[in-house]
Amino acid sequence: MKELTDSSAVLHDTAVLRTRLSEDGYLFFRELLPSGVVDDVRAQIARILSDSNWLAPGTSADKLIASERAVEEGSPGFFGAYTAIQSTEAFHQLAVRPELLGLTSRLLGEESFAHPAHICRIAPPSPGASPTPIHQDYRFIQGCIDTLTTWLPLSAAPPEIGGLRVFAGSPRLGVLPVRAADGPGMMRAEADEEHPEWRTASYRPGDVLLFGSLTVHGAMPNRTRQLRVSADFRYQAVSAPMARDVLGTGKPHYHPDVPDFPTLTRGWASTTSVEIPPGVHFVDRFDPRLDEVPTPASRFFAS
Ligand SMILES: O=C(O)CCC(=O)C(=O)O
Ligand SMILES: [Fe+2]
Repeated sequence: MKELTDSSAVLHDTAVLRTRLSEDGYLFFRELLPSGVVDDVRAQIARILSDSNWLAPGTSADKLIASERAVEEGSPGFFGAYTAIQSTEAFHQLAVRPELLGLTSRLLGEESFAHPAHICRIAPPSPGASPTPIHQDYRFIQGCIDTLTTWLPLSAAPPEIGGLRVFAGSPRLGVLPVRAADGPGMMRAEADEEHPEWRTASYRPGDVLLFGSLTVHGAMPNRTRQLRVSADFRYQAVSAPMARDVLGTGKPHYHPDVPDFPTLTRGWASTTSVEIPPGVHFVDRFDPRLDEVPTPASRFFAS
């Protein structure tokens, strides 16, 4: 598979970044975040995984070798460990790092904020667990088309551990039809899995992959014995609409299997990392499996 293009050298050139994002559908930055900050979050998550017996007995927390108890997200046995991860303040603070808010604000051309549903992925080895099928985030996130996703490896992710791959140029395909599939999200976009423009990298903590809501992407199978740990966050302009959740707005990922923020944030120093700024307006959700979803106009992608 082709390599992702590293845009670190043009990090401060917003015009070049916008052009790359519209043409390729993604931006990749090596070491955008201090690796020490990411390592600290991983250490806190590793502690939770160890205390939940998700790590093989006798292996070090660094290696994250999976035990039999490590399960795919959403399965029975998942929510104890995941709730503890979701109550980890340092994990949520990653999402509102100035490097990420600054980058997304520059790209959007106005102030951005992070959706509070910050996602942590703990991907067990395949074939026991299925990798995230290829998809476009727009069907899941909705609201406005110009929502940007960042994907961050929290542990080293060489291709064999099944990190993210993106289909460069795919935003020009518009909102694609979907079929039911196994793995996180449970639906697969109708796109060419073998296209030569699929790209990935051997990721390291501190690296950041950013993409648009129409960019087709998915995870690769985890062919190691280790857990793959990563984070994904969503950013939008304060002036743009956000999709209302069925049970309210700005809830945690997997709420209500994961308790709401008043419980998760007990004892935190600050809850601003999980708050939606005042003035954001909300729109209803559509059924994400609908065949015909019109492609709204984007400030980045002409369709
Ligand atoms: O990490 C994964 O397996 C899926 C991530 C993803 O789909 C995303 O970041 O939008
Ligand atoms: Fe996604």
